[in-house]
Amino acid sequence: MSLLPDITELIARARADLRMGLAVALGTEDGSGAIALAAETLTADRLADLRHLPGQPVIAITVRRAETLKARAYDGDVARVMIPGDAGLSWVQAVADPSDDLSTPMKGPLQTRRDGSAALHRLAVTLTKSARLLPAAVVLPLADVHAFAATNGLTFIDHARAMPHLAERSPLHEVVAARLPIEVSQAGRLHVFRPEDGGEEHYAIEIGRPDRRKPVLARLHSACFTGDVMGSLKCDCGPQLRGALAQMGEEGAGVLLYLNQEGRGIGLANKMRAYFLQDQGFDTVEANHRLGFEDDERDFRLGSDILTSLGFSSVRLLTNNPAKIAMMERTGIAVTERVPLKVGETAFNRGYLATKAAKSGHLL
Ligand SMILES: Nc1nc2c(ncn2[C@@H]2O[C@H](COP(=O)(O)OP(=O)(O)OP(=O)(O)O)[C@@H](O)[C@H]2O)c(=O)[nH]1
Ligand SMILES: [Zn+2]
Repeated sequence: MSLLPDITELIARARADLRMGLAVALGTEDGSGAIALAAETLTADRLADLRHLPGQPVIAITVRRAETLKARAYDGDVARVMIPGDAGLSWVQAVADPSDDLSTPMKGPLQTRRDGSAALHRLAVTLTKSARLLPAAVVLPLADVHAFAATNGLTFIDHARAMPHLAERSPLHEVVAARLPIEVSQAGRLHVFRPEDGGEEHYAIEIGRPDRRKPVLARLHSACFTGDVMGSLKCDCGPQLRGALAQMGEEGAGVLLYLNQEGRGIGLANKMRAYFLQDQGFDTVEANHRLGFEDDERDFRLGSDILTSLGFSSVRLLTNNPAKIAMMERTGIAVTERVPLKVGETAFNRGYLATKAAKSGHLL
């Protein structure tokens, strides 16, 4: 029946549930099931409720976080850490959140599980990541998870249907476009794109009327609230944004994609957690790893989707990031030229720029 939510809609609902601190129910085809709660939004009451159910809850974390905690990961990209019987909410949160790693290190060694399947744990961690929360979930196996979900009004996510879906990007559709005169050009036009999965909208600003038959001067800009809006000196995003628009204004044509992938795809709250770690001496990449994220969680395929839907097939790309060029080429957008964008070096972002060059292969 068409009024029933499909897997896309159920996942969107699960993301919202996890962000609010609700449990979601997870199940596999072979009948095994579990309930999962995001470690970040877990409350003491809900942890106590979990303990009244049969079974042993674990906290599922990424292998990145496990490395920092020196916990053995037997499940590839995730690890299942056993929660001791006397552990309270602060113990669970300390496994998930690295803020206090240095001041109050975890008393180890942490015990991790190696028996059974980690499939539902992986699904739970993936869901917390896609909800832009810390990538960690408390997972409790349950025998009749369907019935439990129905009785307790929980969203049910089927593993086999969800996993391929979470790996794919959602189709984007243009919602609206309208004229937007801006400082660098009166001939600006803003397009808004919305994904089908209830996720973030992304924008494209077109300057002038670029010829679709020729390579267009283009920039894929990832949202940076701190740099773009607040004028942060810790990164180079603000000057890059304004520099790219200025160049498009001078040339009279261009397209800037503003992708809402704040903090390289980890969200603003997690980026601020990374900044807190950077103030303790870790660089950008180390901070992401300690939080449990990869160096860069963005999906640049979004950029080629938007360019294609606007009718562009080749670009002169304003970037220093070779990953953006490689992804454009792989997804059918020809990069005829890389236009360097070196602006905005400050005393505060020198280390950040050096780490980009040393660890992320950025071109100078
Ligand atoms: N996680 C994390 N994200 C950061 C940090 N500093 C800046 N960012 C984010 O990094 C992204 C920078 O994106 P872009 O402007 O596309 O830059 P880039 O990938 O370095 O590539 P080019 O600028 O094209 O060379 C933005 O989403 C920022 O919010 C940080 O210390 N940690
Ligand atoms: Zn920035």
